[in-house]
Amino acid sequence: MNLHLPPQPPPSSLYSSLPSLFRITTTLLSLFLMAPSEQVPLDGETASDSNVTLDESPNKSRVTVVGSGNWGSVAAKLIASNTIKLTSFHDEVRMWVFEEVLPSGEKLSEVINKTNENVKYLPGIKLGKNVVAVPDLEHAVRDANMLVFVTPHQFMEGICKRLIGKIRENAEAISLIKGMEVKMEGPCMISSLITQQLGINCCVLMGANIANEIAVEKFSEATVGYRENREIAEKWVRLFNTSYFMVSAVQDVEGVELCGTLKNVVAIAAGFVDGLEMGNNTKAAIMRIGLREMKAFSKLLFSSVKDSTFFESCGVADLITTCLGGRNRKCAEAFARNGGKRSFDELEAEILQGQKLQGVSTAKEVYEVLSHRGWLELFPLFTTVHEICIGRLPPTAIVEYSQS
Ligand SMILES: NC(=O)c1ccc[n+]([C@@H]2O[C@H](COP(=O)([O-])OP(=O)(O)OC[C@H]3O[C@@H](n4cnc5c(N)ncnc54)[C@H](O)[C@@H]3O)[C@@H](O)[C@H]2O)c1
Ligand SMILES: O=P(O)(O)OC[C@H](O)CO
Repeated sequence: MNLHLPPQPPPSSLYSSLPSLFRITTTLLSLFLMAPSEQVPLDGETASDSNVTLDESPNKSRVTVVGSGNWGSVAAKLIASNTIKLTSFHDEVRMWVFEEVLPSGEKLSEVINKTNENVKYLPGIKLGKNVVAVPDLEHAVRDANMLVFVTPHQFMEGICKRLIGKIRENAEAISLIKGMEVKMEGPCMISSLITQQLGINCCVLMGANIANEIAVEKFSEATVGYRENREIAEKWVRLFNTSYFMVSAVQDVEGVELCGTLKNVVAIAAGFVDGLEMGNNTKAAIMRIGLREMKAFSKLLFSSVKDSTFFESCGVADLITTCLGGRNRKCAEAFARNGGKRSFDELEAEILQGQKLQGVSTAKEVYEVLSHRGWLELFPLFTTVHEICIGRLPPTAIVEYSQS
């Protein structure tokens, strides 16, 4: 296979010499894994401070989480565990809930506020008593000057339209959403959609972050991507960072967001390989080729994207975790096991019970960009994933293309 892609950088000796996770503390990990230029100081105010503040000073930041799915609920839990400890934030975290009626006849937002659990999208996990579920979007964002967007990407255009003129002028945003939109003028990342529609700055947070694992406080890392304002990035790091969720910041918003977005397409390919029972070597090959395509596609869209971003949590680490344990992988495995005879929509509804896949629609969006720009042949993996998803090719094509 000839991909005509740029040459790869040499492997980093830093990574090959890392001690085992099990032998070092998370503090040491931060020293080993982050280049000094990427470390974000916490200005003496860290989430390990034990003072619980109830002060309602107007100078404090108010946080609203827009979204309450699987990751949205975990994000609210993480943030709430910090706002209650850090003096620069109001304790309360509002979480916008796309309202639905549960089989019991109760409203989801009311059950969340009664039980402190998102019984549908994150059952069994207490969110923190300072998380308040709010079904009215306008009311949820009204007083916030820090907005955390975390919904499936396909709903964001509609949400942004509803928020025009409803948010505070000085608000800052961060997107945890892995996906993109394709418009007439070309691809539009979700952080750009937020900035364009709402007129506010938007950072991103991506990483190897399977929500259910972070919910039970298993150690993981994440990457904040920012454009220019490092102080804002530091504030987001303070808001998210905990002893089990280690966040660093890089000045490469497009690179970080494209990593999070494109890995979902590779995860679909990895799921096909699993469904066909092709084994670990094949899956590793798919991941390697996928990473190359992620990097090449990102750099063709934005020449500013940095090589080093692919070695952060948002890059290779997210690719690995999602190809091993993510929802995209799981549904694609079922699709291939059924020989492509059951649709992704059907499998998503059955397997995910209301949670949403991002990889299938992202594969379509990427394909649109590739075909519009005449790049299809440069990206055989991305192209083949979409053609399998829409039934134009059988699942076995995922390896056949690479042997031709
Ligand atoms: N779940 C994870 O492990 C994880 C981890 C990292 C990043 N992400 C990313 O975070 C984003 C959100 O994922 P999630 O896991 O929180 O969501 P999810 O997959 O659990 O999606 C369900 C959410 O979508 C909402 N919803 C359904 N229909 C809607 C509509 N018409 N309008 C608005 N909302 C609607 C539901 O109420 C629910 O809150 C995605 O881009 C995903 O890729 C997810
Ligand atoms: O479950 P997935 O496939 O949506 O992936 C979840 C996260 O993005 C992993 O970091």
